[in-house]
Amino acid sequence: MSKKKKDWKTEKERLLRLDREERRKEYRRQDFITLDKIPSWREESRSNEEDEVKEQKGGGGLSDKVSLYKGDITVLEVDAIVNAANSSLLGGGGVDGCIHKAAGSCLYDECHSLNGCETGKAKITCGYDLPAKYVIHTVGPVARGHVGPTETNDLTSCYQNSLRLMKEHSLSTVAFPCISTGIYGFPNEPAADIALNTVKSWIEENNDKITRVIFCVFLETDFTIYKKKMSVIFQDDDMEVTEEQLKGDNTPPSSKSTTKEESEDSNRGKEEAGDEEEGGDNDAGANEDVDMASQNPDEISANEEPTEVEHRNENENQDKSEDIGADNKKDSGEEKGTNNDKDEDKAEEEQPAAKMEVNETAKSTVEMEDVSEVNDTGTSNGDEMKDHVEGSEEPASALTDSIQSKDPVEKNE
Ligand SMILES: NC(=O)c1ccc[n+]([C@H]2O[C@H](COP(=O)([O-])OP(=O)(O)OC[C@H]3O[C@@H](n4cnc5c(N)ncnc54)[C@H](O)[C@@H]3O)[C@@H](O)[C@H]2O)c1
Repeated sequence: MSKKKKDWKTEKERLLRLDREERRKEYRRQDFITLDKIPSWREESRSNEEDEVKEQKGGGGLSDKVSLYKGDITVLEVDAIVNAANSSLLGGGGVDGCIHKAAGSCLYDECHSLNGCETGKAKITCGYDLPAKYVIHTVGPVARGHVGPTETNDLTSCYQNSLRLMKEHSLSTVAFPCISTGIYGFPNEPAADIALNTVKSWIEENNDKITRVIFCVFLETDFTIYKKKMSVIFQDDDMEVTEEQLKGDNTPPSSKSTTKEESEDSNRGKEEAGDEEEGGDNDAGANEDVDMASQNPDEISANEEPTEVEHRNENENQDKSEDIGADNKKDSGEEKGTNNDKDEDKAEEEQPAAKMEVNETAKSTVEMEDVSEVNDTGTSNGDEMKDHVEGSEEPASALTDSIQSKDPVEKNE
C-alpha cells in the first residue's frame, strides 16, 4: 500500500505548531546535532589557546555569534538552513539534493508553488522532515571559475537576502553552506571572503536579532580557508590575535575578477611555501570580467530536463533513502547517469577532481539582483521557471566529520 501523499500546506501548519520535543519525533534523521553541541567561534578559539583559558566575556561579541562546522548541513537543528538551490527550486544535486532528500517530498511541493527564484534572491519554506524548522533557498551566481563584480554582488545578495528573511521571520539561528562553490564554480577563497564579511556586517547591524550563524563547510579545503579567515575577521577585541593570524589577508571581497584555478594555485603555492598569507585576489588585469553571453545551466531548454513528473518520482524515491551521508556519493553516481543537462556535464567533464579549468566561453552575465520584494509568506513572485539543473558527482574528498567529535543527540525512543 503506497504511503498517502501529504498535502504540504497541512503538513507545514501542523509541524510549525509543534513544540521542540514533539517536532523531534518527526525528524527523518535522529542523529541530529543540537546548537549546544556546536561551539561558538570564541569557544572554539578559547579551547585552542595554549595559554590559560580566558574568562569568557558575555555572548555579545561577534565571535559568540558565529560558528564553523564541518559536516552535513541537513542534520543541524537550527531555525533555518540555507540551500544553495538553482533557479527552478525543484532540487538537483550537491547540498540541494541532500536537503530535498532529507526534507521529504513536501519540500518539493512547496518549492513548486514558489515559481522559482532569481539569482541573488532568497525564498523560505518549511523544513518538513529536517531538524531545521525552515529552509531558505537562495540561488548563487554561476561563476565557473571567473568572478567579476556581477558574481560578487550576486553572491553577496544571497547572504543578505537570506539574513533578511531570517529577520522577517524572527529566526535567530541559521546555517549556510558554501554557496556557489560547488557545481557553480565560484572560487572558494573569494566566496569565503564574501560570506564572512557580509555576515559580519549584518551581525554588527542586527546583533540583538541573531543568536548564531553557522558556516557549514563540507570540504577540507573550505574548512581550512574558513578557519584561517575567521580567526582574523571574527576576532573580538578581548581575544589575542597571534602573529600567524595577523599575516592572514583580510581584504574585503574585491571587484577584481579571480579565477578559481589561480585562487587554488595561489593557495597551493602558499601552503607549499608555508606562507601564512591569505589567498589574495588575483590581478584584475589578468582576468577582466568579460560579459559574454553564455548558457546559464538553469536556462537549459526544458526538453533537456527530466519532466516534473520524473523529478517528483525521483524525489519520492529519494524519500525512502534513510542515510543521507552514505547516499551522497551513490546518488551523485545515479544523478550523473540521469543528468540531462549538457551544460552541467560539460562543467563536470571540464572539472578535474577539485580543480576548475577556466572555461573561457562559459561566463554567464547575471544582472545584479536588488533585494527581492517579499510577500507575507516570505516569498517573492518570480517568473515561472521550467528548468533545473540535474545532480552530478560531489567530490569524493567531501568529509562529513565536524571540527570536534560531537555526540549526536541520543535517539528518541
Ligand atoms: N555539487 C553537485 O554535485 C551538484 C550537481 C548538480 C546540481 N547541484 C546544485 O548545483 C547548483 C548550485 O550550485 P552550488 O555550487 O551553489 O551548490 P553545490 O554544488 O551543492 O555546492 C555548494 C557547497 O555545498 C557543499 N555540500 C554538498 N553537500 C553538502 C551537505 N550535505 N552539507 C553541507 N554542504 C554540502 C559542497 O561541497 C559545496 O562546498 C544547483 O543546481 C544545485 O542543484 C549540485
